[in-house]
Amino acid sequence: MEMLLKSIFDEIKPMLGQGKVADYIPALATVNPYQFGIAVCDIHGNITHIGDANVPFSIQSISKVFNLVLAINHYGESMWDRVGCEPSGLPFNSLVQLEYEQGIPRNPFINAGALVVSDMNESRFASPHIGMRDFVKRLSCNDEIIANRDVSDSEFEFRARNAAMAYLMKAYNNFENEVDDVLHSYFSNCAIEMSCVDLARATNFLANRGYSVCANEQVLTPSQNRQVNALLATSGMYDEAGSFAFKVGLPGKSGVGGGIIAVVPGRFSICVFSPALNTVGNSQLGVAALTSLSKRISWSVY
Ligand SMILES: NC(=O)CC[C@H](N)C(=O)O
Repeated sequence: MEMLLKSIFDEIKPMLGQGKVADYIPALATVNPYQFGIAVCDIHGNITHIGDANVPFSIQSISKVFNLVLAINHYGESMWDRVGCEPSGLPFNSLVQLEYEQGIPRNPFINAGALVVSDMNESRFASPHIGMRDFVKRLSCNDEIIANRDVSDSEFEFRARNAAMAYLMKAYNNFENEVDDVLHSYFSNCAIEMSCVDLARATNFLANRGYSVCANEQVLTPSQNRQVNALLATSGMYDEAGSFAFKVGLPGKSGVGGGIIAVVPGRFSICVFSPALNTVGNSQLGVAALTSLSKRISWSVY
């Protein structure tokens, strides 16, 4: 595995500088784009990593996975009345489908869907962002994880688009709490900072039938775990989900902080990080690294 990661690192290094760091969140615009790391965690919890794999970065939309798991734990099947499980084929922050489909977002990984899921967690947790932080600390065996206040404040200041989605859903009776309260929790979750090593550990349950070795905890039942992996495979990469399935063939989730997690069911969880993004908002080098990884060893689930 070490040799494999090293040869991917050598292949990707010359591409550093391609893509563009997310600048619609001002606090993320200053991140150094010349960073690249990979961590792979096997189902016994052993980690192999290379490059900037211990550098904490903004997990952004990868938080939607943990957010969803917390909601599934509290609501079970009933949550699917309020959010769908179809790919959207549209950008993560698109509003257009939401009105056509009467305020029921297509899936929990587009922003509208994650906001409904955050609304559910807002109704169940006294302090949802603390519940979330405790959860990722347990799953990654790292007590030092924090949320970056500058990033969440910056996102709250420029919240208009996410607020518009939430209000539209409120108009359709699919939003229970105050919009600004839910946005605070949602942005605080997106602003959590974790490294590739932390995220490979924290998402390892997805590769291990819902069981987290680190936390020594059954996080999801095996059948719920299969459902989450199916959603990741169909919707985790937004409007690049199809070509990611085609090129990489693994359930995956990206964030505009430049991280991507991917799951090799029954074997490994992977996290790659490189902050410069392609045009759909996924890490340019992250997708390239996972494509190369999957090409070299046939990890595709298809
Ligand atoms: N794709 C992402 O990572 C987007 C998350 C970001 N916090 C937003 O709401 O716009």
